[in-house]
Amino acid sequence: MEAMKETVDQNLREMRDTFASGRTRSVKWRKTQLQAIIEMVKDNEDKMCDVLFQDLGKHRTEAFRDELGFVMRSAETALKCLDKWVVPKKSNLPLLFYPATGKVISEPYGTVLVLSSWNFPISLSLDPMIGAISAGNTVLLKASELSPNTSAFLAKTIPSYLDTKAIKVIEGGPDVATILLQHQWDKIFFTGSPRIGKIIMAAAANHLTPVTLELGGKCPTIIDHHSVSKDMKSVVKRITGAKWGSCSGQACISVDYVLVEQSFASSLVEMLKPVIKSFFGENPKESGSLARIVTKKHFQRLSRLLSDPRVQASIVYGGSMDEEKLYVEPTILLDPPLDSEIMNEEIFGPILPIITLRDIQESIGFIKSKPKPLAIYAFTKDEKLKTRILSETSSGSVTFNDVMIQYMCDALPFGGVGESGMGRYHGKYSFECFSHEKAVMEGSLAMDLEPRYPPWNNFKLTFIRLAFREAYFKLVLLMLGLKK
Ligand SMILES: NC(=O)c1ccc[n+]([C@@H]2O[C@H](COP(=O)([O-])OP(=O)(O)OC[C@H]3O[C@@H](n4cnc5c(N)ncnc54)[C@H](O)[C@@H]3O)[C@@H](O)[C@H]2O)c1
Repeated sequence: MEAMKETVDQNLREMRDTFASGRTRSVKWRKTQLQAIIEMVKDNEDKMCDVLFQDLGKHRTEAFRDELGFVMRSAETALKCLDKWVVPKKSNLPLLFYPATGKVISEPYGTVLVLSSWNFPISLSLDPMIGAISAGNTVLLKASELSPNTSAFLAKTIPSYLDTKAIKVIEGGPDVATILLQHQWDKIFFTGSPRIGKIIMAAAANHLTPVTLELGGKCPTIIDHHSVSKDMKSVVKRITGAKWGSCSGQACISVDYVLVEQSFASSLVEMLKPVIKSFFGENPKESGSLARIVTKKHFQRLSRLLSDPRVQASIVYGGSMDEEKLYVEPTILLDPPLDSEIMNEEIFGPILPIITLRDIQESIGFIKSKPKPLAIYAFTKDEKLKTRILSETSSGSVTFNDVMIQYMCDALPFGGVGESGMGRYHGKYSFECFSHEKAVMEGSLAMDLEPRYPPWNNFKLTFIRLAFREAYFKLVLLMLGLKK
């Protein structure tokens, strides 16, 4: 670990020197790096798909949709929009400040630390990097040790494409992260669990470093079957795709559980079964389209969640497991006990609890009784229910009549609130996430207003009162001695 400390010190020194040289502030440098990320993904598509398969058993198509394609689009958007993003924003100052002018300049924070998680190890590593580079920072990435092939690939390949004095990759687990966190950074961007998020924030507090925490939690999905009965085929396909078709449910924005009215629950189960089969075949273990559980430890965690006899009794579909193959069958639970672990911990796996309510309106109270989720999904055409969801609950995002798609839409900010995180990124929000918005005011020495200065008197007090209200006419009268 002494050697690692020395490596981190040396990397940081080099990154700080590079930032101080001003190189990373140039738009040309930023564009070159963004273009290099696109080239890197294009040149290495096969290798990236291979490491994602080795680490997570992801099908090539899923890997391209959720990681490679996503990253290339993100870099292309940044390339296309960067000239616009970097332009200082002119502020229209009130007449009161005349003839001063104002603007807001986006300046890079400096040296940024990115810590990413294993479930989308390419996109969750490169997408924050794209934001940090767009904003003109130097970046150090530490990907997750739980996706070791991808982490090694990134550590080996990034230096062949990007500016090695400004962009660094270090491999390692919590011990390396701990060393990194002992140093002072200008910004920390973390993707991971709320538990580790607290450690990150505590370490950042030592240096008053700003943090973005992209955390997880349990994302509820409301199905208001009354209003979407005609579209139920699409509803069921979307839920199946989200729960099992993206890293086997090991996704922060996956459907964690579904809320439905009691009368509809068994129909929903019957509708889910054939869709699961149509996606993953009669024997999903042999399906090439179902990612596997990342590690034995995570497999055992899911196994423990299912081992509660009360949870076992709630299984209405699936439930089989194979530790050797790190396989958990797509599984549906009907009304597992609300005090069970599976209903209080983020599931992060291919298990879908369906929770029944007497009336779908009760879903609002149910969600409000839990920590603020990263996403709320609601299949409904009932405008009143939509309004209640938006006004009575809090979450990172709300998506009506779809699932997970909000993540792909870089016109919308992505991030959590409360236990699901803080800060946001994607598209121009990524640029903002890694920029300090510096206020710049250009004053004028051409005139001076005496009421700004002591000695104080009633005239000056009246002047200040009127100035705060921007009561210009009265101010003129006061100055002319026509108002007391
Ligand atoms: N909001 C999002 O965009 C998003 C995306 C993916 C995953 N997640 C969340 O991430 C979690 C799963 O990912 P994970 O298992 O990789 O999370 P994690 O919190 O265990 O690890 C995340 C990162 O933190 C590092 N780390 C682990 N222990 C540490 C310690 N003691 N000190 C400092 N750093 C440490 C890891 O090496 C890794 O790089 C889930 O909660 C999921 O919802 C959120």
